[in-house]
Amino acid sequence: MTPALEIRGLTVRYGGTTAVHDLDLSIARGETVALLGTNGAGKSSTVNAALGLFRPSAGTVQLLGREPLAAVRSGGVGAMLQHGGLPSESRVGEVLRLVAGRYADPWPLADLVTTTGIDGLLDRRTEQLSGGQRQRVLLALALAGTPPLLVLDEPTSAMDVEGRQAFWTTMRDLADRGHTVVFATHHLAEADAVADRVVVVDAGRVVADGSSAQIKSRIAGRTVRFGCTDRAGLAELPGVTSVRGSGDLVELATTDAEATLRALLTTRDRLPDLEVAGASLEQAFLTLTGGTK
Ligand SMILES: Nc1ncnc2c1ncn2[C@@H]1O[C@H](COP(=O)(O)OP(=O)(O)OP(=O)(O)O)[C@@H](O)[C@H]1O
Repeated sequence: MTPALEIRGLTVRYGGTTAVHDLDLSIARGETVALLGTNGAGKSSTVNAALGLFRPSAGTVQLLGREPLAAVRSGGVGAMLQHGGLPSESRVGEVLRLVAGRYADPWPLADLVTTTGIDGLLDRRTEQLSGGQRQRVLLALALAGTPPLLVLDEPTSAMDVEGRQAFWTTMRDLADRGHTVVFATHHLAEADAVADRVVVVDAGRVVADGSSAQIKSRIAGRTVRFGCTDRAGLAELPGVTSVRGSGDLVELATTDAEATLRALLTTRDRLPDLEVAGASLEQAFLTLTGGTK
């Protein structure tokens, strides 16, 4: 079967700025993939070019084996963009019915409304929606044609915690039903919890691609935390690569937690609140993108 999304050699330039450099990305049908990156990493440029919203400076994109615009027009792709708009002076229900009416196989309206949590909003005028409500309505519009591929650019940025949880439950249900979900996000916890594959983009290039466990394992070390006010000598302990922390809590990044702990125990009587943890996706992300952690 052709991939859901196939990007080859994508380069996006805006005047003198190269936002995406020769990027390759292939996403199989049924995958749930998070595109993770800092502000300006090139996520939106990649997503927008993939959807055929502009012609890239170089490279090719295929969605479901077709040219992007043909795939979008056929109803195969549902998209939720960062600056997606809703027609003004319309009611949510009207817009939804209008869009659903364009598709041969629309998502049954009552189920769509429940799935996206927009019960009670159908009679609301679009300009009266809160940011989070708007995002839910935009999701309902993206899903209206029952698209096999969903492309979402920071879909939960305006949602509260409860809204986010409901949203990701919906996404997991869709993935279970075989839909492909590709989403750009800054929320590492969401990528960790929802995506079965995480693609880290930095300065327009893919710097890591794998399950969140694989990406975390690229940060070979562990973190040793404990309560401590005297940090003298900690940076020289075996295995320690950095010493951080705030207040009375210190956090040592180490490539050899056992050696670090042995040395600590010979020099200190007490290690209150001791914790040893694997790298978080956030640490991996910051390391991969040249962050400071
Ligand atoms: N229309 C534009 N004109 C000029 N430069 C742009 C334009 N859109 C994006 N850029 C630049 O391209 C780079 C990549 O931007 P892009 O929006 O793709 O990143 P992003 O990863 O989606 O960021 P964010 O997380 O902040 O949305 C940035 O340096 C940005 O300033």
